[in-house]
Amino acid sequence: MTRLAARTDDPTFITVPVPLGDRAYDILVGRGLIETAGARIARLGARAAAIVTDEHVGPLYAEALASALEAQGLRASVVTLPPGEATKSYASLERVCDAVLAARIERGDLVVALGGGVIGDLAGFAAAVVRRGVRFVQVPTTLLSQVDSSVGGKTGINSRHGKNLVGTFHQPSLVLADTALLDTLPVREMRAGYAEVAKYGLIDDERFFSWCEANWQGVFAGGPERDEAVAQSCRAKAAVVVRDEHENGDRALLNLGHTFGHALERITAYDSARLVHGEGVAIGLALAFRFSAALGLCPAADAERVEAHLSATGLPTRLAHVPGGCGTVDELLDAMAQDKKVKGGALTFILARGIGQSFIAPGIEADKVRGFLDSELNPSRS
Ligand SMILES: NC(=O)c1ccc[n+]([C@@H]2O[C@H](COP(=O)([O-])OP(=O)(O)OC[C@H]3O[C@@H](n4cnc5c(N)ncnc54)[C@H](O)[C@@H]3O)[C@@H](O)[C@H]2O)c1
Ligand SMILES: O=C(O)C(=O)C[C@@H](O)[C@H](O)[C@H](O)COP(=O)(O)O
Ligand SMILES: [Zn+2]
Repeated sequence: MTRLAARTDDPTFITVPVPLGDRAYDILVGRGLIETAGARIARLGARAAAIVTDEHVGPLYAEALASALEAQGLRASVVTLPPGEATKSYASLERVCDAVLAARIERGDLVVALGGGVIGDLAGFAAAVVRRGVRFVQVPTTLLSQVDSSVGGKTGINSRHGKNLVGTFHQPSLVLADTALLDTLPVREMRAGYAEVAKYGLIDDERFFSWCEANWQGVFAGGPERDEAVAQSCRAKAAVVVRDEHENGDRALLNLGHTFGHALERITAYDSARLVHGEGVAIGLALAFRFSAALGLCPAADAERVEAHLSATGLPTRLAHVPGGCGTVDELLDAMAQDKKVKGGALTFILARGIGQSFIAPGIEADKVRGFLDSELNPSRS
């Protein structure tokens, strides 16, 4: 991945620019950034801000953010939703749109997503459709949302037919990733977010994957490695998004592990108690490498190295690790058939020739996938 240079005009924090023409914005990363959020958001020139958050994050951070915005002369309101993947729903979308309209948010005003990827995707989608588009700011509070979902403008909700099937592209105006907010994040959610960090190394940066193998404990513990992992992940994602904002080509690489992962999320009924997105991605990453090895594309040793690293952090890597079961081969194939990368009825996978050597593989025959899933579900038969 090409690296975007970090700017150093505010040496306290790392700035990663996302140069998308008239939709360009900055991602700021660092400990303590939230204390400057009121002033930074106020600089966008809005008169009012509707903060969207969830019941875990709201009590920790929403009041302070609302007060900071009010101190800058903005009218602030807060809408709080239940936590978890089930909140990315039509019903929540209606709730958020109603709250934003009730708060009289005008086109020049702001929606502020304060939370993880669930809140970011939902609030971003509401911002995209209310009054046919109001601006929004991402204040991501999970590792996953800081390294992935707050960047790049994919917004949306889930459908009973599949993950993120109703949505649009709507870029934020600013992303403020305060890595100190992750100090309150449960370890299960740290691990889930870490799957998306490792993903960037697996896509096209073997050196970053090796760095992850050596430094993941520092990322979890909140050392300087955490800021470095968040900033490097944002640089990697921003570079892809700038090349291919609307996923006509290369951006699909960011979907490594997701064809399997999204199918597992649908099969587990978006029940965060059973499986969260990052866990589905971890299993999906391990499967994508084992599938690549089974097809003779990738050394088996690389697939083993991927699994060893994800397992070392405590992430699941096998279909058998899905609590309550992962369904049958037919159920998995049925769920994968709704993947957004499907073309002419055929599945597209992101496969790999090795660590850091992923590629887009369209037209994968269902029989090959069936054979692979069968061997994963029934290892004794293969
Ligand atoms: N738009 C994109 O490009 C993109 C990229 C990756 C993932 N996603 C989406 O992101 C979602 C997953 O996001 P997530 O992993 O952040 O999950 P999440 O939003 O459900 O947050 C995980 C949990 O952590 C809690 N939490 C959040 N911040 C906290 C904090 N600082 N302290 C304590 N608790 C906190 C939340 O309340 C929730 O219970 C999925 O829906 C996925 O599809 C979108
Ligand atoms: O930003 C992207 O592009 C990604 O694919 C990032 C993924 O980690 C993320 O889960 C995304 O929401 C998946 O997109 P989808 O288009 O497959 O729903
Ligand atoms: Zn993802």
